[in-house]
Amino acid sequence: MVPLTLAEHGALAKGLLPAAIWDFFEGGAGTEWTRRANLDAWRHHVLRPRVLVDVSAPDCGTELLGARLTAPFGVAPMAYHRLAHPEGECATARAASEAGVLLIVSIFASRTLEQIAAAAPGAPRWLQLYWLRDREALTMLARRAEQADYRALVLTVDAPKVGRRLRDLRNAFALPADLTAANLDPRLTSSAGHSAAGRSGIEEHSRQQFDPTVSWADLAWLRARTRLPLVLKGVLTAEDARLAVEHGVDALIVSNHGGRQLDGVPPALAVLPEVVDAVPAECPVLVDGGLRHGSDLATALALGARAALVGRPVLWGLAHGGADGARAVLDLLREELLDTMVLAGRPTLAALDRDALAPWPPAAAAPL
Ligand SMILES: Cc1cc2nc3c(=O)[nH]c(=O)nc-3n(C[C@H](O)[C@H](O)[C@H](O)COP(=O)(O)O)c2cc1C
Ligand SMILES: CC(C)CC(=O)C(=O)O
Repeated sequence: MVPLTLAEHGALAKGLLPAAIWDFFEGGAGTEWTRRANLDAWRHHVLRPRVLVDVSAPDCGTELLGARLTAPFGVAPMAYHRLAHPEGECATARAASEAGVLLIVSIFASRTLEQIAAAAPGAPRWLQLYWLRDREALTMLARRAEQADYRALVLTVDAPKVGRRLRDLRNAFALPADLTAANLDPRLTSSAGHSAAGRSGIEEHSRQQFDPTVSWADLAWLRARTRLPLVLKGVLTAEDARLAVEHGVDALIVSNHGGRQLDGVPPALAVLPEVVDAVPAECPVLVDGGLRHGSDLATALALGARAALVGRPVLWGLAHGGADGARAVLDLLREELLDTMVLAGRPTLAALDRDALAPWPPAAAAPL
């Protein structure tokens, strides 16, 4: 079966992956209300199509922090791609490069930063960091990222600890013995291979390594150690967006971590407009969580996102088809976006503005 939707890519992957790995990829925190809300959020908007517009040459190409992209999206940072495919992040990097979209590599990548860069020379990629207790390790990662031509550092700020993921607890999820965080000292993450009482292996090693004391004042420390732009991932309020700009952050990713951290927070899409309105136009705002169709991407752009990120569907493609599978997912999203732009009579990204959307269901008319 050639998958015609991202959901069909998911079905293929689910049929192939061990259940505990599928659950690690798919699961959220707590009741998974936020994970489900991410998927539903798109349905609270409908497109307002315009007609009799020349749509013969739709164009969704864009530029993001100086990088040219064929479409305004990228691959969200996700740990351990080798759980999906033996080539891991090297395959994902080839897929993103061939599709012409951004790749954000996780600090918990299962291939080295240098291997990933060599798999797709010249392609736009950023490195995501968690704030580790070991600042020397952070400094080294920032340096290696610069040397291997990563174009920005993304600091994920929604994870002072890992959320309580019940699927992983029930499965006593731990990494296979041959799989490690390839860019960190193996002693830092060795506990990911064991689940401890009441904690998954992932929760165990992050509990030991994440620094929960970090605060706004610490950003200056990181800035002083890199010339790369700094992006914050995991901002969900206008207050924090304003603080980020005051602290010199170059871009924001509105995200609830795919519903994997604090269960009960709103879908990122719902708070995107308040964040966009809180920051100057020069500060690009990205969004992720639950994006499963090119028309979702159109909705995110119309609400003011400069680009969006897609997470789990890329792992689905990777799991069933390696680099080709991941590429098929990314190409499908771009084709669906272009289709949406043509059929909505909005063939440029500029035409995908707030006017392109209406709330759904429509607000009830006021009684006379
Ligand atoms: C398996 C998996 C691993 C993830 N690992 C990371 C990570 O290492 N760093 C991070 O900032 N976010 C991580 N995320 C969150 C994603 O970057 C992203 O916010 C989320 O997956 C987007 O939602 P979507 O999967 O519904 O598209 C992970 C998500 C998944 C599914
Ligand atoms: C190793 C984990 C902490 C990676 C992550 O952020 C996630 O699984 O959501």
